[in-house]
Parts: sequence; structure tokens; C-alpha cells
Amino acid sequence: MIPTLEVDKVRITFGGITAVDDVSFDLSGQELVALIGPNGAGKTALLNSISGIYRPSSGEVRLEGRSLNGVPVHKIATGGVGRAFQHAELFAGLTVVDNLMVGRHRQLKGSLLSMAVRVGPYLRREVAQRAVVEEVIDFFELEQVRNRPVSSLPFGVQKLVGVARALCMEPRVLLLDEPSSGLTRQEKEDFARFMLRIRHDRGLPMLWVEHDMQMVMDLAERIVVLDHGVKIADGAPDAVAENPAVRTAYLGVDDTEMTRAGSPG
Ligand SMILES: Nc1ncnc2c1ncn2[C@@H]1O[C@H](COP(=O)(O)OP(=O)(O)OP(=O)(O)O)[C@@H](O)[C@H]1O
Repeated sequence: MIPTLEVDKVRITFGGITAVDDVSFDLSGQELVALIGPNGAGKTALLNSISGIYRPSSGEVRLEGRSLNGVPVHKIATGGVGRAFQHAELFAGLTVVDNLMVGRHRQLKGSLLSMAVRVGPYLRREVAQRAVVEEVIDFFELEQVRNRPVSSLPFGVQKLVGVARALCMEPRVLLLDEPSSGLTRQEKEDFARFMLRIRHDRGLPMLWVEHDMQMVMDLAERIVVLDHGVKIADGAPDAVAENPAVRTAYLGVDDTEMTRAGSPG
């Protein structure tokens, strides 16, 4: 079976710096895979290479067996790689529902004239797009805030809207870039609940960059660890937490962070 997402010997360089060094791994089924590593390890650079923002200097990313090398960013986004950004990156002045429709309209091909007068096939397609958006609003329990401008919502809800927008594109794989940063513990717990629901109800594989080790150890099925651009571990949470190379990589940060929350450190 072909994996949904394959990262195959990807290398990313900036001038003389190698940010990601021949990293390979893949995602399939409905795996929830955390991508962790100390600051500057190359996590964001790797996510950017999967979504086409950076181009690998060598290696390849494949979605369901098809190479994404050279595919424009917007085609990668509409073609199956959904991404929720660290700072949500929504249209702050637009309502929740309009932000979600923006995501859908990228999928909607209509002539300018038919869009302007909303006739014919464009109208039929718009009805179908709206059905997708309504379903996502239901899924994320955003009904109460659907007509509120995004800027008026708590940060935790904005983050959910960012994930909701990614899901409106009906992705084959979902990339989450530090979704918990800036959230309170309660907001993190709410967010975690939705991550589990996405996995359960949508059956989507997710690649999740995260610094909160308690969340990672509680939720991830697999953990990929980068350090200085190199993959140093890839496996089940307990095995990764015991891995000496991982403990050494984190030593300078906080050795106890790798210990499951609540257990003696
Ligand atoms: N656009 C860029 N130009 C030059 N160097 C970059 C660029 N983006 C990232 N880097 C460098 O690549 C390396 C990896 O950075 P990256 O942001 O991917 O790490 P990270 O693991 O996401 O870190 P953090 O956890 O702090 O977000 C760092 O040395 C960084 O300075």
C-alpha cells in the first residue's frame, strides 16, 4: 500500500546552512504523528517543504505516490495537503463562515461573470461548497460564533477556525504547526479533543509540530524527532522518550520535559 505522505531524503539548505538533512519518514491511515525537536531543529522548514513554501534542495515529498516537486503552493493546498498555521493566519476582519468559504472558493472554478451574477453551474457549485462548510462548522461546534469576526474570538477558538479552514479544503493529510502555542491549559484540552475527533471521524493522517511534551506523550501514536536537521528517532512515544539520543538532544532544554506528565522524573 502506498503511504499517504512520503518524505523521502529531503534536504533543505539556506545558503551554507543545512536546516533539514536527508530526512525520510511516511504517514498512512489515520496516524497522528508528532514532529518534535529543540528550537532550530528544522521542524517548520520541513513542514514548509511539504506544503511547497520551501523547495527541497534534494529529495522528494510525495502525496499518495505523486511527487510534489515543482507543484505550485496553491495546487498543493487544493490538491490534498491541508495546513493549520501557528498563528492561525485568518482574515481577522471576516466572519468565521466567510473565512471558511474563502478556503472553499479556492476549490471553486467559475468565470468572473458567473461569479458576479451567481448563475448556472457556479451557483450549483456554491451550494455544494456551502454544504461542506456547514458540515465543518457543525464538526467544530462553531455555530454560535459563525457570524462573528474572527478578531473578536478568543485565541483558542481562532486556532480551531484555522484547522476548520484547512478541513474545508478536504485534505488527504493535515499539517498542524504548533497548534497549542499561546493556548491556556483548558484551551489545549479542548484542542486535543478535536484532534482526536478528526482522527476518529475523518480518518486523516496528521503531522503535528508541537513543543508541549505532555500533549505529545498523551496524544501522539508516533513521534519523529529532529535535531540539527537530522532525524534522530522515529517510533512509539515510550520508546522515543527512553531514546538516549533524544534525551541528549533535549538535555540542554529540559531533561524532565521528555518524561510523561505525572510520572516521577
Ligand atoms: N528562511 C530561512 N532563511 C535562513 N535560514 C532559515 C530560514 N528558515 C529557517 N532557517 C534556519 O533553519 C534552521 C531550522 O529552522 P526551523 O525554523 O525549521 O526550526 P524549528 O525546529 O521549527 O524551530 P522552532 O522550534 O524554534 O520553531 C535554523 O537554523 C533556522 O535559522
